[in-house]
Amino acid sequence: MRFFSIKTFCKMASAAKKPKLSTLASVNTEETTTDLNSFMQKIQAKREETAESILHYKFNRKRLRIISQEQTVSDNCEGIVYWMSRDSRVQDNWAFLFAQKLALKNEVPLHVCFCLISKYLDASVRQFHFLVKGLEKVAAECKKLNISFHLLEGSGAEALPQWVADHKIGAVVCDFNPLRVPLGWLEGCKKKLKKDVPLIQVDAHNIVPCWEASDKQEYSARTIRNKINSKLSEYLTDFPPLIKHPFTSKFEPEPIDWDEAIESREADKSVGPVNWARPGYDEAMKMLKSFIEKRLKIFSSKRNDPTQDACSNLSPWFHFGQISVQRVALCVQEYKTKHTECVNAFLEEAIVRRELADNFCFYCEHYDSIKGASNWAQKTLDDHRKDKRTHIYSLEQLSKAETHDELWNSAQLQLVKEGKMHGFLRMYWCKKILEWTSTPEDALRYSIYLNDHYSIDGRDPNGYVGCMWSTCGIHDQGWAERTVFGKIRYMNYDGCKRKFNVAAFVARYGGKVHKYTSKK
Ligand SMILES: Cc1cc2nc3c(=O)[nH]c(=O)nc-3n(C[C@H](O)[C@H](O)[C@H](O)COP(=O)(O)OP(=O)(O)OC[C@H]3O[C@@H](n4cnc5c(N)ncnc54)[C@H](O)[C@@H]3O)c2cc1C
Repeated sequence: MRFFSIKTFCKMASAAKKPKLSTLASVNTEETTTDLNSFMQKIQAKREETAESILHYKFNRKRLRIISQEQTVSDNCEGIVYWMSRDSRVQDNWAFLFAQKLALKNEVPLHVCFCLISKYLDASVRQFHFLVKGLEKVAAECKKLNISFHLLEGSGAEALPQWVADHKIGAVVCDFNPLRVPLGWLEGCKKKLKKDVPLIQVDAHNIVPCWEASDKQEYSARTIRNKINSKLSEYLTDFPPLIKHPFTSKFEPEPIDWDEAIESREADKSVGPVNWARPGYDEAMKMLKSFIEKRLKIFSSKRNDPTQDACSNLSPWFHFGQISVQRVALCVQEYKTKHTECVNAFLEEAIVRRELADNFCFYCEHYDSIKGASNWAQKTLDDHRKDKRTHIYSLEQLSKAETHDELWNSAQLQLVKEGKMHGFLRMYWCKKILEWTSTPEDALRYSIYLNDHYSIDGRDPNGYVGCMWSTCGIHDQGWAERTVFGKIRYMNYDGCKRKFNVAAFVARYGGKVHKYTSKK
């Protein structure tokens, strides 16, 4: 593989010619940009209709949980900080809004801190680029709103407590992430923060806060659906605006070199940014607008066909919280009368399925391990542990798309080149990894690695649940027993041929049939 600097990548990404075929890279949001501003202005008007500011809005306190012992903000504090992590956006962010509410009430400046770590799981430069360039836009927007943005080096547990003490901050408001590493930062921050500083977590990612949707690990979409849908009238509400903050910070934030912030990460530079998905709220809005105008109407009938352009393609921005799913749901549901089936199908995916994934990761500590599977699934995989595999591939062979199956290889190439694989093929791709590796443990490890390393939306509860669903039947039921899979649901090439034009997909991504050589 060739190695490029970030700057070269950015240039390459913007200079790349658009292919004629409807690949992800050709998802065209350009033609809608002329009236993008009016689309965004209408949304801002709705916020302003909802309330003048968060101070004039009854914040639903079920969206938050107080992590610290301390519950009150000290009278002589000099600011409030929003510790931004999973939700890197300014508007439509309940955590940011709650932080502003505290700052307005206490008549103090409002700050945002993002704590950037040098390495995160299997993330490559592709994901750090998307994150950091998105943050650059957040910082610019904050500046306009008289809110200081600080980029701290190190995790929230390492960098934040001292910064809070140094600047006499009265409260830390953070967003919510059910995954192990960010929960560790939260725990570390709680331990190191001064005892008189409240630490408050707000679920700014889910529409129904994860702890309100259910107090236990749910069995499947069937068991959580009604719990979520019955609470939407309470939580699927409009947002008030985050306003220009009236209290100015007494100190300036440290200047930030954004390119250097990307360059200095310990991340694979050979996996760089992609052309079709550019970071930031404005880019997310373009994608949303193009979805509503062009793709929503075919979402229910065509979303499982990888040769069609029917999906929202919003998952990169959802993952980094650069757009709020709640905002997207509000916009999409305006089309309920016109495209009822499509709107319902989209809300099922974006709300029920997505929030089910957060539920799983929040309540199951083994969310990325076979140990997290149900007993029946663990038993059936064990019963078939010694079954003869027709092919066994190494991680390297999989990574390079060198299997005997040109459809699988094409899906892998889509992932590597475009940073996102079509949702239907993600299932096929992952199930074949189970079929073609020595153990279910290897299969799960490889699929999570590949998904986390190449996919912009990887390292997400949806990704862990997707891999667990495919490999060990999470949120699924037992099926007719067969070799290797046992009772885990099986998928095959012929099934794909019945669903869509496999040859067209293969032609598009150029996956070749590779001669099988076992490299166990
Ligand atoms: C093996 C495997 C790995 C996956 N890895 C990821 C991942 O890393 N990140 C990720 O966001 N999704 C992942 N998914 C779930 C799903 O495939 C993607 O969310 C979807 O393809 C994203 O494309 P989109 O935004 O165009 O989705 P759309 O079809 O437009 O759906 C809108 C949104 O609904 C949510 N959604 C859709 N399908 C699912 C689902 N099955 N489970 C949970 N939420 C869903 C997503 O937030 C998505 O952005 C994975 C699924 C599998 C089977």
